[in-house]
Amino acid sequence: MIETLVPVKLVVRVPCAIIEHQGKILAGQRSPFLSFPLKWEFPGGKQEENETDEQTLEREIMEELGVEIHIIDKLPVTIIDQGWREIILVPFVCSLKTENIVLTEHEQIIWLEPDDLQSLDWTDGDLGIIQNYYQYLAVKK
Ligand SMILES: Nc1nc2c([nH]c(=O)n2[C@H]2C[C@H](O)[C@@H](COP(=O)(O)OP(=O)(O)OP(=O)(O)O)O2)c(=O)[nH]1
Repeated sequence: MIETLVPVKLVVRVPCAIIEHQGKILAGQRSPFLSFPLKWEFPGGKQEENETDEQTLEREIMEELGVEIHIIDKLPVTIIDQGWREIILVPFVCSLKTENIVLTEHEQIIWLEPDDLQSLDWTDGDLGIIQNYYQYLAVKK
C-alpha cells in the first residue's frame, strides 16, 4: 500500500488586546530582532496549553506591559496564512485595571486616537482587526 503524507499545518492562536484608555488605543512596535521586525501590533501572544483566550491575554499583557486589564468585548478573529503555519489572531477590546506600564518586549508603544491607527505600519493581519474595531465603534455609538 502506498501511503500519502499529508502535511499538517501548525495553527497558532494569538489573543491580542486593543487597549482603550482616555479615548486612545495602545499600539506596540515589535522588536527589530523578532518576526515582523518593527511592525506595529496589538500586544498579546501565543496561547499555551490549557489556557482560555482570556487567560492567555491577561498573562501576556502582564509579561509584556506589566499591567492588569479588564476584558470588555471580543472582536472577530483574523486568520493569517503564512504557508507553513496559520496564525489565528483573537482580538479583545480591553481597558487598563492598573496603569503603570513597563515595557519588556516592545521597542516602543504609542497611544493613538482610533482615527489615527492607520498611520502606523501594522502587520497585515492587524489591518483587518482595525477595520473590525471601527465597525465595533460605529455600532456602539
Ligand atoms: N501579539 C500579536 N501578535 C501578532 C499580531 N499580529 C500578528 O501578525 N502577530 C503575530 C506575530 C507573531 O508571529 C505571533 C505572536 O506571537 P508572539 O507574540 O509570541 O511573537 P514571537 O515573535 O515570539 O512569535 P514568532 O513569530 O517568532 O513565532 O502573531 C498582533 O497584533 N499582536
